Amino acid sequence: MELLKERIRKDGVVKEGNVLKVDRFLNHQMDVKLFREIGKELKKRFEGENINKILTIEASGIGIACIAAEIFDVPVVFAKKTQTKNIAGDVYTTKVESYTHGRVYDIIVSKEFLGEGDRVLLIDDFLANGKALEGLAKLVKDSGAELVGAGVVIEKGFQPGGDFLRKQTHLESLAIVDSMDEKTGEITFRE
Ligand SMILES: O=P(O)(O)OC[C@H]1O[C@H](OP(=O)(O)OP(=O)(O)O)[C@H](O)[C@@H]1O
Ligand SMILES: O=c1[nH]c(=O)c2nc[nH]c2[nH]1
Repeated sequence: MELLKERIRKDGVVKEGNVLKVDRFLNHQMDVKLFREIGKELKKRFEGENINKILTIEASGIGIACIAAEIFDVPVVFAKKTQTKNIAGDVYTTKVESYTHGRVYDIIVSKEFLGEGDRVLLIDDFLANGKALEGLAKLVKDSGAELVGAGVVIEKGFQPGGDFLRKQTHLESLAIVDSMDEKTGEITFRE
């Protein structure tokens, strides 16, 4: 998606530890107009798939998933990283190692919001090692819902998540970074 790549070139900052900082528009300050274009592009790429639910994971997936959900006209559910008193009853749960927090979370989704008959699209801001999407895919499987695919804003193609996920489901990444150099700031995208 050219508009997105242009924005990454303009506002993305390459940090140490294979981190691409895009918090000027994607996962801290959020450019909702850009999110709308991303949502429309995802809708096109999953046309005809009869998706009836979007699933994401807190925190950074939520903004983009909400805008996409409005365009798909379906509800959006986010997996929580911490158990809270206001989740009543049974939950689906699995472990996910967070890329930027450097710790493992027990992620949870209430059984009330995911189950048989659901055709689920996963959405997230980043795909790196694939742990977040792998965890979400497990919750979908455990619930008896059908995993239709995954839509990702930025995939770091030099990390293993993308190859792993493509073997399991229909993955659409709107910008795939093939390499990035923290010294020069240069970012190369897959064509
Ligand atoms: O493919 P992976 O290696 O799983 O990396 C991608 C995940 O990493 C980030 O979450 P993180 O928990 O780091 O931060 P957040 O709380 O801001 O979402 C991002 O939002 C994705 O969910
Ligand atoms: O802002 C971010 N930049 C990254 O490079 C990344 N990888 C996983 N999650 C990420 N979030």
